[in-house]
Amino acid sequence: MAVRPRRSALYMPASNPRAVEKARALDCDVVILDLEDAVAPDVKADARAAAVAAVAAGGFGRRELVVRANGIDTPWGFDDLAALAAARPDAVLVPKVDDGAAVARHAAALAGAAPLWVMIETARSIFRLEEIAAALADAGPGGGFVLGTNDLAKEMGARPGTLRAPFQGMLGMAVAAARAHGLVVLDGVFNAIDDDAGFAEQCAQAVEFGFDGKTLIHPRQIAACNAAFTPDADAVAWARAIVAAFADPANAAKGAIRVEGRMVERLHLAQAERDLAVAEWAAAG
Ligand SMILES: CC(C)(COP(=O)(O)OP(=O)(O)OC[C@H]1O[C@@H](n2cnc3c(N)ncnc32)[C@H](O)[C@@H]1OP(=O)(O)O)[C@@H](O)C(=O)NCCC(=O)NCCSC(=O)C[C@H](O)C(=O)O
Ligand SMILES: [Mg+2]
Repeated sequence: MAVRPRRSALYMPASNPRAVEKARALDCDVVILDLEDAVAPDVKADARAAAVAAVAAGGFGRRELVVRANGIDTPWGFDDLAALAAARPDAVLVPKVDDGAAVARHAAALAGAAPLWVMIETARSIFRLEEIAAALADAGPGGGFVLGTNDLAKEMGARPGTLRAPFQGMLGMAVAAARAHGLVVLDGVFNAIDDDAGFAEQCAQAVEFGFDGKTLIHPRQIAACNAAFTPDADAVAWARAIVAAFADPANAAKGAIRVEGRMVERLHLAQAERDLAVAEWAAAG
């Protein structure tokens, strides 16, 4: 099983050369160069050129490099997608997608040059999660969902606290839709940069929901996010015990076995192998 951990995905404005340079040495798994909300209208073209140059220059090591374009219906979106189709980052993220038709239009503009990720951040998209996920799977391999909880709060008029009561059903449904179609799924950002306790609490909630990782806005958030999404020593020991038990020839023909007093099935073996792969990735970092 090939596992590509995406525990931490750090956004930065593509128009901020200092941040982009710093990202080449930060311990995040994904770097997202933003052309959308973090970039002012009068510097959109410069930011696009900077993102294309950053993709061409490389130097991001094992970090995945994703560029968030402007939506195709904005004055910049089509040119962004054309430039990114030529530049070929590891994925292109597009904002404010409402339905499967919008996914298809962005995918057509990208013409298969890079995996397509979409922001789940409009009220309409919540009622079409499965349709959007299916359209992404149709568009090609490596598709993904990224939650945009700031825009969602704005559209809904919601005031979510740290544990985001207004969103909880939607977060779970987004993860389920993504998993149903084999997509990457990343949680939204936590705006209170200096609130370490609140951030840790929200990361733990994101792990509970089954997200692959969380999107971040500041380097200060990376270490805690990686820690939350990396299996701890107990989880690693438990995963090793499961793998060892199923590797025992005495259990070769069994679907369910007893390990350290607990019932374990082969579905737990897949989870254990994933946990070990993430732990190995973290250790190699
Ligand atoms: C939020 C910020 C504007 C804060 O900036 P600032 O106060 O200037 O940061 P610091 O002084 O604390 O910075 C310390 C050093 O760290 C570097 N830095 C800061 N942020 C980043 C970053 N994101 N990536 C890389 N490096 C970063 C600074 O350059 C300093 O370095 P040094 O010079 O060596 O001291 C700022 O953090 C920021 O711009 N964050 C990202 C904003 C962004 O991209 N927003 C768009 C995505 S979020 C979103 O839209 C969510 C979604 O769509 C939704 O709807 O929810
Ligand atoms: Mg947004």
